[in-house]
Amino acid sequence: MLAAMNTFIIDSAEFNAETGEAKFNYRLGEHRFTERLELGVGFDLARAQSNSFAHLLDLAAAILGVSYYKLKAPKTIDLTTLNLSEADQILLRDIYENGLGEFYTRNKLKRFGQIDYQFAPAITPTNDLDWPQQSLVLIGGGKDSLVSVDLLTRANIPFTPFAVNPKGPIISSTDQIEQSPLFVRRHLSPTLFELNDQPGFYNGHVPSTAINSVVASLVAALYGYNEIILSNERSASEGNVEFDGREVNHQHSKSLDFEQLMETSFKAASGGQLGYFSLLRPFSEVRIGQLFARTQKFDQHFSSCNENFKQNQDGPKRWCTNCPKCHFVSLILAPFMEPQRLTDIVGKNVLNDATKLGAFRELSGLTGHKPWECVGEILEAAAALWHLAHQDHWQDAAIVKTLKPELDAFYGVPALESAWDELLRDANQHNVPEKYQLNEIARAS
Ligand SMILES: CC(=O)N[C@H]1[C@@H](OP(=O)(O)OP(=O)(O)OC[C@H]2O[C@@H](n3ccc(=O)[nH]c3=O)[C@H](O)[C@@H]2O)O[C@H](CO)[C@@H](O)[C@@H]1O[C@H](C)C(=O)N[C@@H](C)C(=O)N[C@@H](CCC(=O)O)C(=O)O
Ligand SMILES: Nc1ncnc2c1ncn2[C@@H]1O[C@H](COP(=O)(O)OP(=O)(O)OP(=O)(O)O)[C@@H](O)[C@H]1O
Repeated sequence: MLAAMNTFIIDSAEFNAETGEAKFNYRLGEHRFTERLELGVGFDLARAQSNSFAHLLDLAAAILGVSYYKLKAPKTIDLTTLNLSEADQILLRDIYENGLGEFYTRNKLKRFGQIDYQFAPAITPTNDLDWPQQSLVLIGGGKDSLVSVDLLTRANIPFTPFAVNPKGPIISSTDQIEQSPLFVRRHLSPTLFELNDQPGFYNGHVPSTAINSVVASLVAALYGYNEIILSNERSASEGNVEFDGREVNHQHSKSLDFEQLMETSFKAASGGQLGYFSLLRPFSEVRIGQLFARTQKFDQHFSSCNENFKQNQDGPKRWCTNCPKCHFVSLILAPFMEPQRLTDIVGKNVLNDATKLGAFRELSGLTGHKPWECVGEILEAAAALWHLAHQDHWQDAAIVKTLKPELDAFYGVPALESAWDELLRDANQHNVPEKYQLNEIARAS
């Protein structure tokens, strides 16, 4: 039976234009998996019958496969039934290697450069769709996508909020947005969860942004949108650890390198018309915190805590207050808020909780490695913490007071000072189209 598990097979996808349901089929030895997407109804039938949509369905089949592939992570992947371009092939190698980098690292699996991808000859995609000038803004329920929403709203740029598997904070925050959202429901194969409980199968992290993005591309093709806008910050490009000769990044599919590969695939699939970029790429997390704090509109509706986004639950409350994201987001909002506002948002002033000293030492690079979570750069966390030590209403908070001398000794004052200044400057490395005039909008108070 093990021998039969040495190839992961990705079959072609099916789409029912009447129900709007897409099905993606996979094989691993004797096991069969079907993942379903409910893409809604109300699109023009001709769009569903286009070559461009069929091609993106094949790309989606290949990308959504990561969830099932990881059960055994065999060294051969058979994608011969799929029509994929050269750009898709490059993107897929990146997703199955770097996108699963954390999964390989934590399971001690060496796969970098060792996977045999069996592709059919590359196609040159023929675009037969128009791509109307409309934007989908991906909403994650947290501060980042809401900063994009706020920037676009301030600039009077119309957009449609979009989310995969909306729940909890995604719903409560999209409720605060004037434009009606588009939602897609995603159903993982139940066989995945059955096998997760059995010995001999691996489990771990998957590149969720790659997954949400390719689902967004299906919606763009079906309903007619020419831009997919993400809200990934510049620190998403920093890795966590070295493993098997590569830097491994928990947030790989939020990185700028990944964004460029995905954009190239989408452009190739759409005759150069489907854009894909992150509006927040010029910004540090600290800068995003500063921009978020400008409005209180979302304070009681958003959450950055990933406990909310598990497959089969709604999350106990918006913020668990115990995970690296609850800690980190408190840290980068604090410089721009008084303690009471932050406590009202998160439900607790974690910066005044001495039991969290270990967690903040890790976040700011004083011990261990950057947590496997969506948190900013370690120097960013260190500089934010150090900055708080110079603010009247934060300097006596337990974490701030205890860690200031440790930060001074570890990094030195000049490094922390210049890191803080740099965090508030916008970076030039991004793919934000000129027409968004982002910096000007962001600077306006
Ligand atoms: C919500 C969350 O953070 N989940 C991670 C957690 O999974 P857990 O088992 O605690 O709960 P579930 O999410 O309900 O997952 C149940 C099982 O299903 C598998 N699975 C889930 C989604 C999927 O698309 N494919 C799947 O195979 C999952 O492996 C479980 O067995 O721990 C998992 C293992 O480390 C993580 O894989 C779960 O992460 C979710 C896929 C997820 O959506 N995470 C995002 C919040 C996230 O981490 N985003 C990153 C960006 C990553 C990127 O490269 O894009 C970030 O924001 O930094
Ligand atoms: N369920 C989802 N559906 C669609 N897009 C999503 C979803 N979850 C995340 N995203 C996209 O991925 C980006 C990164 O997710 P992330 O969780 O880091 O951001 P966020 O939720 O906006 O903010 P925060 O960092 O506070 O959690 C989001 O800004 C959004 O563009």
